[in-house]
Amino acid sequence: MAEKLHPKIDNGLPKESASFTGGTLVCACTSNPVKVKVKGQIAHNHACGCTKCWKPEGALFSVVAVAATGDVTVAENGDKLKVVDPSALIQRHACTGCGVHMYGPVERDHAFKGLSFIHPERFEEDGWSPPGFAAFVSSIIESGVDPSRMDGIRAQLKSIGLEPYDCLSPGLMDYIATWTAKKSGALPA
Ligand SMILES: N[C@@H](CCC(=O)N[C@@H](CSCO)C(=O)NCC(=O)O)C(=O)O
Ligand SMILES: [Zn+2]
Ligand SMILES: [Zn+2]
Repeated sequence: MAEKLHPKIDNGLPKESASFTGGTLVCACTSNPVKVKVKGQIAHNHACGCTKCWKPEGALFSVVAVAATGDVTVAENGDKLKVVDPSALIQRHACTGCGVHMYGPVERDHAFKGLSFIHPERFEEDGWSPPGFAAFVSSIIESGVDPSRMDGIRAQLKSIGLEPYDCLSPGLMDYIATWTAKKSGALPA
């Protein structure tokens, strides 16, 4: 039986549109929803199996991407937002009404500093760049998935074109390692 990976990927990946120039993320509250505006196309969209990213009800994975923090602005009902874990690298701002994570800036000295993690499925608009890989796949076990299901889940991810990784993609891991090596002096800055 097919696993419920995420509603936006279970029936085929969403289509990117060249005319998508950003949009408005809306939380799930039926009254006074939080609205966050994002300027421009998103980057590095991926399915994430980690326990920290917000997932819709019944989904094994989140769908999460980044935008430049300077392109992200809270437009409405920002008073409902609260940081989930102030000690985390990603400062996930969740709606206290419905639990949806609206944006998560990285402010610490890190390769991702200046980027904000967002969940594009919350866009009112279509046309955002679809997920390109699956990250932290083994982490779904930490949420209670029986390890015996992992072969099937990895095969299902591959069949929809999302290569499964147990950390981030090789490109992003190389990017982080390069940043770290330049910081330590192991590579020239
Ligand atoms: N096994 C852990 C992994 C958590 C984790 O490291 N998550 C990643 C990916 S989040 C989006 O790609 C991460 O970078 N986290 C930083 C943070 O959460 O601040 C688990 O499942 O909890
Ligand atoms: Zn809400
Ligand atoms: Zn995650």
